[in-house]
Amino acid sequence: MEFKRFLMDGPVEIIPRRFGDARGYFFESYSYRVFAENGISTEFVQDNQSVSQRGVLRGLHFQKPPYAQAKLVRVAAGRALDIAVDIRKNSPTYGQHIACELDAEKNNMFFIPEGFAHGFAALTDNTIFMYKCSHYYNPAAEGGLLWNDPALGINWELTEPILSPKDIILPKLQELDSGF
Ligand SMILES: Cc1cn([C@H]2C[C@H](O)[C@@H](COP(=O)(O)OP(=O)(O)O[C@H]3O[C@H](C)C(=O)[C@H](O)[C@H]3O)O2)c(=O)[nH]c1=O
Repeated sequence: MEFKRFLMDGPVEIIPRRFGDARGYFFESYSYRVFAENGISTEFVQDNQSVSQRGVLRGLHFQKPPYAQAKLVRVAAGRALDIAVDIRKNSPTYGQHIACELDAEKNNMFFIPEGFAHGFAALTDNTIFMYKCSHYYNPAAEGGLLWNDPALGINWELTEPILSPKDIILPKLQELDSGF
């Protein structure tokens, strides 16, 4: 596995080693030991999966402390543009984002630490999005950030995304009270 860190204590792209043969291929999608040896000792407690058609945008979401979630995300089918926004008030990169294109053909993964709002745009139909979370779902602790807040400057590669009613009315960065 190759680990590419974007920021100190920030998101990390992980590219697993793939073993191909005449039948197809195999790769380890997660190993606590290998991740801990590479500085990610997060313990995950919940796995999620969503399926989206091309043009769906889910996010930007987070859970407030003490229910904050670190996430390890990947796509099992399709491609997605994944975005992590730094919402740690005292961070020198507050409000900045890291983008990572997830591709089921590359099997790449993206680790998003606590303190980052997370979202993705599905770039293909039948994008199967799978992710591990470090805290259980707690709807009372849910927070969000408006996907197209000009202050974030995110290029989602989509013109008219398909959003949930909840995501359309999320606050802008200047209104955010994230708790981080
Ligand atoms: C997140 C979650 C949701 N749900 C239920 C609640 C709703 O009835 C339904 C759909 O939830 P929601 O519209 O919040 O799903 P997404 O918009 O895909 O939300 C996710 O999108 C972005 C990409 C994230 O990073 C978060 O993990 C998560 O917020 O699933 C659960 O039962 N458990 C859960 O952990």
